[in-house]
Amino acid sequence: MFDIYGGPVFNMARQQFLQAADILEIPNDQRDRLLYPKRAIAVTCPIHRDDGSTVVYEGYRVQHHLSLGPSKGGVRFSPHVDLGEVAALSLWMSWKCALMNLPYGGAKGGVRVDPYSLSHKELEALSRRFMQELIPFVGPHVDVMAPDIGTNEQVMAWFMDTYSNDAGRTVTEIVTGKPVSCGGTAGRREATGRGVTHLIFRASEEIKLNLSQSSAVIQGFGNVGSVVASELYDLGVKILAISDHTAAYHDPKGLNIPEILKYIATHGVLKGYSTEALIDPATILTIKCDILVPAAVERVITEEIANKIECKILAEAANGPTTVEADAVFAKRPDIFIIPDILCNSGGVTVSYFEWVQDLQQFFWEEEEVINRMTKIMDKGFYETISSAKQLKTTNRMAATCAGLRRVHLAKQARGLFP
Ligand SMILES: NC(=O)C1=CN([C@@H]2O[C@H](COP(=O)(O)OP(=O)(O)OC[C@H]3O[C@@H](n4cnc5c(N)ncnc54)[C@H](OP(=O)(O)O)[C@@H]3O)[C@@H](O)[C@H]2O)C=CC1
Ligand SMILES: O=C(O)CCC(=O)C(=O)O
Repeated sequence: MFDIYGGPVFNMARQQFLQAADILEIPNDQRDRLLYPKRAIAVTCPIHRDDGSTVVYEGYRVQHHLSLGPSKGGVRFSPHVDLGEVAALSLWMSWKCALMNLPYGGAKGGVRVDPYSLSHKELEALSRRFMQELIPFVGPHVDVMAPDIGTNEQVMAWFMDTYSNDAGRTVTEIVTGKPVSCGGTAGRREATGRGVTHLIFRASEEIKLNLSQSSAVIQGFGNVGSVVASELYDLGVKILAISDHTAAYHDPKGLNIPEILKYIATHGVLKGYSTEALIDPATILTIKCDILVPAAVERVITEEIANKIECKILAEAANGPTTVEADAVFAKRPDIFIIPDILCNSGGVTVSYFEWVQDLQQFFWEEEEVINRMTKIMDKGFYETISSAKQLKTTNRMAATCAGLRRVHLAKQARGLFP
């Protein structure tokens, strides 16, 4: 059924869903409606390149469900985007929003493009065209986009401006993750990484790990990974290794994160920062450390890598970094405390929710209020997850997925979808 949602990433999200549905004993005839997206929109985005040629990019927006409110989720610009990946990410958004009790269904979008291959002008044209194509299908009470891999505050500002030009008035609440200068909230840019760090702190309390004497390895040094690195560094954690798609560095004495952040600010990528600390990026996830943070892409922790990982806390900042086969290995490794993705990186969408609320009310909060409210919501999700994992005798991932799925199921049931 629904063969259009193919590929390994959707398959993985489907398997996780089925495991959770089994735990919750959801009847078979109710599963397809919970699993398959409400709608998937495919668009073609033609732009004029600077050299005068025309090129057409494929784009997607998948809205998984609208049972709890508008759908919500980021848009990624990446050469690896396909419909199956975007659909899988929309499912994870649904469980994430419901786990955190946010009034949203899940959605995700993507354009199959290498954003580094575009000039600033071309990137603006592509961003505007993608939003233009989606105007009939989105809205502040229908579907609200946000940043993800390869997109940022500037892209969100172009999305908002394009939608607003069509509406004939400024509609800040159409996207989140915008610059503060045009309706963004204080603290959204840092929110995902900040939330990851907060839950690493909570996990360290659970396993009695002294953070100021611990070490970390971080894969991915973008919006999320760089903030986690900087926050952990400030807490006294020794950052042993980092990577992006251009380079990976390892220094057993600890990397100088403030210096690397300055390098990134001028060079954009890690390549060229150091020659002595360079390592093979394929080895980064198996470096012995206390805290391992995958903050890049899906499916990087395979069964083989899971067997070799030597960490105490696995903080899944990325969406879907751990395959189902790797999870089976971790189920037999209680030595590793896993903070599953839908919980670990939920600070981003939580603060996006705050941005949407502020835009709807045109009443803006101080950053301190944003952070306090975010950590309160994340703490609730964290403690609910670990106590329900114990109660259900399952993993933290299954406990978190079950909590999200249960809320979506209950909403659909109450609204009359299921008898
Ligand atoms: N932004 C947000 O608010 C949220 C993001 N997430 C998730 O966090 C993850 C990171 O997103 P974000 O930081 O926003 O994205 P960015 O585009 O800002 O950064 C992605 C980072 O990952 C690196 N990367 C990409 N592929 C690889 C690879 N194969 N090996 C090593 N590094 C790689 C990129 O390197 P390079 O720059 O060289 O391409 C970049 O450093 C994603 O899984 C995303 O879905 C989850 C919740 C919210
Ligand atoms: O901020 C948002 O709305 C969504 C962020 C996102 O894409 C994610 O949590 O994976």
